[in-house]
Amino acid sequence: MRRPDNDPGEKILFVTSEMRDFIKAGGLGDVSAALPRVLAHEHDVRVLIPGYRAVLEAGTRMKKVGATRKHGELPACEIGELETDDGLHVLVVCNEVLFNREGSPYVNAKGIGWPDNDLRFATLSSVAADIAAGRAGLEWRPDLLHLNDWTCALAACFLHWRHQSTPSVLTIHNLAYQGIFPASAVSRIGVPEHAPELDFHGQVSYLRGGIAKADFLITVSESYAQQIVDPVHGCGMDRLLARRRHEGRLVGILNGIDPSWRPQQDDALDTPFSVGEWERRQYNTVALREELGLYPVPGPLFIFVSRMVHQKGLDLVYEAAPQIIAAGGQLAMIGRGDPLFERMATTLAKRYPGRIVARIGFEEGLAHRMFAGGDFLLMPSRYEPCGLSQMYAQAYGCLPIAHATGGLIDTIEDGVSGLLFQHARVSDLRSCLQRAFRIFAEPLLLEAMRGAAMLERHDWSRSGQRYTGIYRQLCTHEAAA
Ligand SMILES: Nc1ncnc2c1ncn2[C@@H]1O[C@H](COP(=O)(O)OP(=O)(O)O[C@H]2O[C@H](CO)[C@@H](O)[C@H](O)[C@H]2O)[C@@H](O)[C@H]1O
Repeated sequence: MRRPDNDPGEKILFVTSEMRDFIKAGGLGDVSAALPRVLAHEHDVRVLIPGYRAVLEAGTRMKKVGATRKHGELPACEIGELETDDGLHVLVVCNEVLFNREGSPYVNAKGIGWPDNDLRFATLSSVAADIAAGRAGLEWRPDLLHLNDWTCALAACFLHWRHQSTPSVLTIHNLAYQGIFPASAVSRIGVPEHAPELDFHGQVSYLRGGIAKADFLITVSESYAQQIVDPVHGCGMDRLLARRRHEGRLVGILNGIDPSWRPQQDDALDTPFSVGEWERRQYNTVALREELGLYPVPGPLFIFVSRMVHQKGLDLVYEAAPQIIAAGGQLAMIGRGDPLFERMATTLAKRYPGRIVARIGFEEGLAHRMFAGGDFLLMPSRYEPCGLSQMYAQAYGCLPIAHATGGLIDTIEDGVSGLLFQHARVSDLRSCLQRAFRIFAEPLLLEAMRGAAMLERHDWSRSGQRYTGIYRQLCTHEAAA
């Protein structure tokens, strides 16, 4: 990690509930792996993550560096520290009962939220505030907390309730996940009896608490930052968000993608390729068809790589799939999530063997090969705070077909680096599919668009600088206060 020689920069604690190095459920895992590494060029960054089994078993030696006390029903925790191969410091909140269990960070094997999620993520948040207060026995104390999503948003409230002055930034990766629990949770997590900042229609919302109390809010694209102050996309929090935006405390900063997404150098591919090496790219399409058991046909291969949840619009793909097949195309899907959407995908695959395939599961390597071999990525998301899959697809010359919403507007130029449709409804998707088939039939146009997509620069450098600017502003202000 490069830093100025004498100046380690502001000390930033980056708090997250997933990180691709250890465990990933979606886009937050990618961002939590990439952004701290970019920020470490300018700042002294530590990541704070729960000690899930996958973290404890990661094989990296962890040493115990601190501990926190019990708060209400929030249990005492040990703090471990480990260092990734490239030198990033990761602090781990260790508590056997809360975190050392098999499976996803958020849900059990049936896809239902862990029943003690209120305690688990209040504990993560409380430990972050303890570290900020210098009460965790660490030799290191952050100048600023960078929180991500509802799972640690409550840290901003703990700072407020405990009269701590450490500034906090909250990045909202997805406003629809709000950390909502019955009002009775308040007595379990040791917060003041009167905590109006958490109140959400008679229940408590950890995300709402963070939105109300963090010093600065960031969401992951400018278009989404504009959309969420509107009742249609505000998930019931639009008025509070509008107020924070009016105060100048809510901005959009587009996510980037990390340099491991390079088709010229990707261990998951048998045939790496660069812009213009379309024959080499075609080998990837042939190999992907073989790997997935799809017939070798001359038509385009559409892919869908996503969590299978309502947000991502798989039901629109389900409706439009017969049109893809009738026109000579094929469809490959990978994802997991809501059983309803998983069933839609498997039903299609059964109906069109050899033409449609569905993989239910999470396979990072296969996702890379799908971007490298697919012709078009389907992304009919109802809303999309930023979206990473479309940027990965572009980097691999697979053209995204997406609903014009949120970060998809900010990253896809219609007719140049992908295709956009205006409304998340099947008629709009169908028209866009017709455009895709026409483009596929014109190799020169297809190659020009592939080239344009691959040359899009979605790296983290500009966005990282904007985060740095915000950190400096908040830390300077705090130092002057
Ligand atoms: N079964 C599977 N196998 C392999 N890989 C899979 C997979 N299912 C999904 N992925 C991968 O997981 C990631 C998903 O990231 P997205 O940003 O597209 O969505 P997500 O909704 O999780 O993230 C939320 O947070 C991110 C980060 O801020 C925002 O970009 C986004 O809009 C917001 O909804 C991508 O890397 C995708 O390729």
